[in-house]
Order: sequence, then structure tokens, then C-alpha cells
Amino acid sequence: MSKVLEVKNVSKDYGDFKLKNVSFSLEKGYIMGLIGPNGSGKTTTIKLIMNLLSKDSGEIKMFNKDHIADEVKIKEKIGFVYDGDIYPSGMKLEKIAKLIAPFYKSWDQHIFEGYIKKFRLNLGKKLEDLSKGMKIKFSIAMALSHKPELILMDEPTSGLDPVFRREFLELLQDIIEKRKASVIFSTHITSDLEKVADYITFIDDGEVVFTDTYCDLVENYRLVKGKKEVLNNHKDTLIGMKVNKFGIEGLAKSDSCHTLTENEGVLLERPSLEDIMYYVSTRD
Ligand SMILES: Nc1ncnc2c1ncn2[C@@H]1O[C@H](COP(=O)(O)OP(=O)(O)OP(=O)(O)O)[C@@H](O)[C@H]1O
Repeated sequence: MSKVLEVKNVSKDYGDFKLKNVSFSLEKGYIMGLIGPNGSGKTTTIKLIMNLLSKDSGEIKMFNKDHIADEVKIKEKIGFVYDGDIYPSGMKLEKIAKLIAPFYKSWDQHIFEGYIKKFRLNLGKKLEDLSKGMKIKFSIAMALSHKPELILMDEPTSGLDPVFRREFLELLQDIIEKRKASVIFSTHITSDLEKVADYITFIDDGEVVFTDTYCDLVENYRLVKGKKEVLNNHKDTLIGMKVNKFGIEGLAKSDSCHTLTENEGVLLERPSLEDIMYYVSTRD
């Protein structure tokens, strides 16, 4: 299968924060979610991919081409949604679109106007006069109107209301089915990823903890619940744990916890992505 993105051993040293040997890849036609606690390096990784920051070492390829040597060609095929102000200020939406559209050979004004209508945006308004959510919607419309093959988004859903968030996720799935595009997006809303993601990459303190299919991930772990006096004897099996008034809850690798159910009152459940992220990032 053809890879649309390959990140290999990429590092960046900010002094008090280091992104260390980050590696993951994505094939055509799939959605990957990038998750991790605040300050773990998700935005830094996305900026490095987009060459908005220069890497210290490692290799980044998009569509089998180096992301810097072939930057202009590559960016033609990328839709980028970023939680920062990437458009010039003081301009009406219509003018911003007129300014940006000529940079893309495949810009489709009909598609753009369709999104503007669908997202209920007013082209006569200035960008700075839009709400946070409306700004993101405009950014999404701009990113999708040149029919990108890879859509890269940094926390696109964080300022969106739940109804639009759901519509947006459906829109992404539709684009992937019809055009075989690929999507990478970072988010703290793990329930969004449970709806659409094929792959999950988890970054913690600048390192990739896992990059796996969503299905394998939730099969590989189990949420363990039981009495303190029982589970205290199995601490080594638990990746992370917390004590509550009912007993102990923790996470364990599926293949290491079968014998736990031989103990009275121990329950094994399928974890949510949030459970996995919580216990893996709070492990000692
Ligand atoms: N330009 C910079 N100079 C120095 N340090 C930086 C710079 N940009 C980011 N950092 C640091 O790099 C670390 C990772 O930041 P990053 O924005 O990549 O995290 P994140 O995972 O996207 O976080 P969040 O979920 O809060 O958005 C943080 O400690 C941040 O302070």
C-alpha cells in the first residue's frame, strides 16, 4: 500500500522539552488520531511535518518525497487546519479565499462555496469578527476546497459544537470513502477518534508510546476492577492504577491478565481510548 506520510526518528530540542525519535506512518485512505497530554509534543510534530519548524534530525516523507526538497509540490496536495492564525488579518473571508485559491491548481470554487453554505459562513465578514468555532469552520473550508490527498489538522474539533463536530467527522469519512484521502488530526476529544480513527498514535513527553490500529489497541488492553486486598497482590500486572471507594481500577495488557479473573470479584472490561491514555500516561 502507498504511504502518504512517513515520519522516521524525528527529533527536536527546545532546551526544556525534547521531541525524541518520533516515528509513525500513514497509508492512503486512513484516518490517524494523534493523542497525548498537554505539552506532549503533538503540535510540534505537526509543525515539523509542515516544515513550519526545522527538525534537528530524522526524516519526513510525504507521498514518498522529502517534505522539504519537494515542499511546493507536496503542499499542493495537503489540506492544513491549524489552531493558530495562518491567514492575514483585517481581511474579509471572500478576499482571503481569492488570495489563497491561486496557489492551488486544483482549487474548486464550487466546492468552496458549497462548504461556505453548508457551514453557514458569511463571506462578507472579517476573519477576526468570527467566533472561535466559525474561524475553525472557515479554516476547514479553505483546507478542503483544493481536494487535498492528505488532511493534517491540529485540534480541529476543540472549538466546535457537538452537532457540527459530528457532521464534520461524517464529512471526513465521506471524503475518505469518495476520494481515498488520508487524515491526521490531533485532539483531546478521544470520543471523536473512537467514531472515526483507524490508527492512533500516542505521544507522551516527546516520545511515541504507541502507534497502532484503533481496533488492536482496545483489544490489547483491559480495564481491571477489583477489591484492594485482591489487586494489591497483582500490582506488577497493572500498567497504571487508582484507588477509589469501591476498590482498585487499573489497566493491564490483555495477554497478561487472564489469570486475574480467577480471583473473586475481579472484572475485566474493554477500555475506552481515554482509559488507555489516562493509565498509560500516569504510570510511574
Ligand atoms: N517555540 C517554542 N520554543 C520553546 N518551547 C516550545 C516552543 N513551542 C512549544 N514548546 C514547548 O514544547 C512542548 C510541547 O508543546 P506542543 O505544543 O507540541 O504540545 P501539545 O502536545 O501540542 O500540547 P497541547 O495538547 O497542550 O496543545 C511544550 O513544553 C512547549 O512549551
